[in-house]
Amino acid sequence: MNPVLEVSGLTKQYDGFRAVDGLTFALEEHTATALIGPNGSGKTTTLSMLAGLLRQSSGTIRFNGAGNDPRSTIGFLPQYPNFFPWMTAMEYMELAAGLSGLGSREVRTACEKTLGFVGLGSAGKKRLGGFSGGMKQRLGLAQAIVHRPALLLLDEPVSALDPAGRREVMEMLKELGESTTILYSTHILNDAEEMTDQLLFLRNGQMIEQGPLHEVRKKYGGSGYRVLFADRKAAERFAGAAPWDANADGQAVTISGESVSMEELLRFAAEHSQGITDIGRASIRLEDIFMKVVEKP
Ligand SMILES: Nc1ncnc2c1ncn2[C@@H]1O[C@H](COP(=O)(O)OP(=O)(O)OP(=O)(O)O)[C@@H](O)[C@H]1O
Repeated sequence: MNPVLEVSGLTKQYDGFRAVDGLTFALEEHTATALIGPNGSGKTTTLSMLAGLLRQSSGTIRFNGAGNDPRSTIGFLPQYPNFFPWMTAMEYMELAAGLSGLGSREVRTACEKTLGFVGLGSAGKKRLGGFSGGMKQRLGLAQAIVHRPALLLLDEPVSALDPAGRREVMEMLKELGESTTILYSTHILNDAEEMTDQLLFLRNGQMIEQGPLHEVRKKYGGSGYRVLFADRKAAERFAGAAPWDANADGQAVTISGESVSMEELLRFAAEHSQGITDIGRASIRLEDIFMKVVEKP
């Protein structure tokens, strides 16, 4: 266990209203954590406090390994990054790199490399006023990672992107995640599913669920298998003959992973193979967990 960030009792109080209420969590090195919750649950407020843009009302934030200036340790992408339209992408990157503490000798190379990494290698001389929403989002990510921070805080990094752009940025984040600790907020749960080690669920500023994704999954539905059939009748026949808990739903049969091993399932399936088109593991989707958690009393 090697936490990069430790947060305890983090609270933000506005007049008579707690936007963030007593959050306690830690981020382990080189893990990706998704900060999830309905609109207004306190995600942006939390990230802004961690990034040092907003002062907490109470609670502590500890960056391990950070020197006097955490800006060299943290990279931050705000939900709505602002850009000067008259600047070129390279000028903007150089400004960001300087503010993050990169030495003047490394700035140019780091900026070129990072623009290339986010797919803006040929846009360095272009003015930001002409950038599309997707290009701005990539540039926002580029400024957050130019100094290779140990901790990356991202507020909705993919919500402004089209599906192809989302996939590309998610792939970039996966690559960065090998050497960086990432905390990101998102409403795009299908994408989050692929690159999340830990989940933090907020509702009304409070943490209502947290833990490793596989544990939260287990708690809210576990995992199992899904067998697909050519038609509904074949699915019903299979479910009826199965010696364990098997539920037929249309052309699919779901089986709890706790009642049977994959080996046993395959043996049974070989003997009852009529109409089977596919067999695979199935686990509860993050979107379903989200609905269960936010509706919790
Ligand atoms: N400066 C402020 N003064 C008073 N209330 C505020 C202030 N900033 C945010 N809030 C309130 O704090 C709550 C949390 O807002 P926050 O933006 O952190 O939520 P969020 O989870 O990021 O929402 P979204 O998913 O819509 O981006 C909201 O009810 C918001 O109205």
